[in-house]
Amino acid sequence: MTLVIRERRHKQALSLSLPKSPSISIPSHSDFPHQIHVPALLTSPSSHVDSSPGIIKDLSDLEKLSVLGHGNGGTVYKVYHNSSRSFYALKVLRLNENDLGIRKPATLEAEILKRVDSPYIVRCHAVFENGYSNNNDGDKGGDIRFVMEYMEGGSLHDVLREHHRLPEEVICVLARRVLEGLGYLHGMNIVHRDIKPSNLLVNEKGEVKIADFGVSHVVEGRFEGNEYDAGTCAYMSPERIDPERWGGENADEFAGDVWSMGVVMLECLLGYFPLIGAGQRADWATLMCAICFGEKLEMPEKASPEFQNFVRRCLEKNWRKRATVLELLHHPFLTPKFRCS
Ligand SMILES: Nc1ncnc2c1ncn2[C@@H]1O[C@H](COP(=O)(O)OP(=O)(O)OP(=O)(O)O)[C@@H](O)[C@H]1O
Repeated sequence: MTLVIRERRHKQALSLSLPKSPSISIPSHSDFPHQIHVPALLTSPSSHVDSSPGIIKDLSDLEKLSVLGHGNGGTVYKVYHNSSRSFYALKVLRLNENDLGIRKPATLEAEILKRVDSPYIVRCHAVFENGYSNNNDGDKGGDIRFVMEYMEGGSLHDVLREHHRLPEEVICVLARRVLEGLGYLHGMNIVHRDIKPSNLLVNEKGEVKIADFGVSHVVEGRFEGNEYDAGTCAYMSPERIDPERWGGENADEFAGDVWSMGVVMLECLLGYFPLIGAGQRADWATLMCAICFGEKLEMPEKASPEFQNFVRRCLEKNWRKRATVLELLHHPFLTPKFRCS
């Protein structure tokens, strides 16, 4: 069953048209021979994406179909909800009484997900927490389960693996959606802290949404200096990696999300992680040097001046000089020239 589903997921590709809201569209650009396809929704005629909130009352109503992916401390399943005849993604995070590193973020992730409601954020329909219980080995364990909007196209990481790199016209749409999502989150004092390709998911319409609030937090005061180990260090800003040198103690945490987004956008154009040389080992020391001390930003010669400036404004090492989300939303890169508005 799982194999059949996976096969269909890859074979039934749907060419993306340009819907009213910004989404990944297909430019007919000779430089970029690959069209971007997003796997179609499994075509049971009656299947649809549920739009009514609070419809999932019980986990036993969900039928597990396949594994969509694994993350830090958990697994994401594709599930089917019989009564609404809809597909969802079920994220199961293991909780262990001894594992404070998982429990605290998982609970916080649930709190954040309950608060957010935006077309630019992957929607959470329900959260179920199973308390600790003794198993046969005497260990205590439990889990927390998030019933999420199912994003048929997988993650931007999957898209990049398949298409290698994306044209500016597509990156522009992507950037606008991520910025709208960040603007919404920051407006609620939520900083994501882990913007990276595997946390940007694509639906069947080609719309990109922000997911995974596992290391996010609500800003209540100043930067909490001992938290710079949360998130994926490759996409972390200099002030999070080396707060002493880059003024991290007083940093505006929202600026860290802008940095991460800039890294992702450049990666989309180049087709590989942009801050270290191709083939270079991405260990902590190499990344740290590249992020905190690297002087030269590899920019493709063919990149438009608008794109180059956009990325440079995101990847400004000094967070005080870095562009804000608002500034970037008005940046010339996000203009009709790129079919972005
Ligand atoms: N709502 C969803 N719809 C479809 N696929 C999803 C959904 N959520 C997650 N996935 C898939 O499951 C994978 C694992 O997601 P998860 O959020 O657990 O971890 P991650 O972001 O990949 O890694 P990490 O936990 O290290 O940040 C994702 O990369 C994606 O491919």
